[in-house]
Amino acid sequence: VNCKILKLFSLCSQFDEVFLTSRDQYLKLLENGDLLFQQVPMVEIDGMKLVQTRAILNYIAEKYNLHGKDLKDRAMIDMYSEGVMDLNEMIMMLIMSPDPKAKLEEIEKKAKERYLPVFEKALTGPVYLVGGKLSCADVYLLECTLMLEEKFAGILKDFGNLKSFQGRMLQIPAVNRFLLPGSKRKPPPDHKLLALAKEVFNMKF
Ligand SMILES: N[C@@H](CCC(=O)N[C@@H](CS)C(=O)NCC(=O)O)C(=O)O
Repeated sequence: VNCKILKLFSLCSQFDEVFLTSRDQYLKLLENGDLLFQQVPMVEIDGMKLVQTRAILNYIAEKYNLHGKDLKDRAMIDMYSEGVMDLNEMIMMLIMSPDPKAKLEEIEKKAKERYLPVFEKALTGPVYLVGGKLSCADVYLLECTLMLEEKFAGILKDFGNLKSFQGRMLQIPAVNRFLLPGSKRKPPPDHKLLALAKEVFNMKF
């Protein structure tokens, strides 16, 4: 989820990232009243402290004209975005699964049979998913294809339009910079990160 915000931001403007590494840091944010629902991510922008991932993403997308030219384009962009996010979330949550192998198989099947065919079809001809121009849905989709390839090498081999789309997106200079080693892009969550999150948020599971 966070990665999406980072990617969208990277595309749009310069930003500084603060990554929580201790419970004290989190408690300080709470003390300052910075977190509306006592949760992160939080983005400081235009004099606001925005929380709730989708609210943050929508604000950035609107601000930088990545949310379609009219209401109908926006509805399509939102549908594609939500589909991508459902798939992304499954991958992100893999680390919490009691049976990661079975979960991985389920994700691969759903990706190949439910999600990727939709995007493959949408990209037959058009360069971008909606309205002939770059939108936030394209950015989320690119990220999703990269995450999928990290887990399932060669998964795009039967999805030629998606592979070409990925190639085109990677040529956008800001996207390209974001994917270079040493950028703000995060590796997939691992058990170390999970342990840190439990400590920072005092989670019991
Ligand atoms: N609906 C929120 C969920 C955010 C969320 O669950 N944040 C977690 C960290 S990833 C958190 O702050 N947990 C602390 C808590 O809930 O006490 C969003 O989309 O931003």
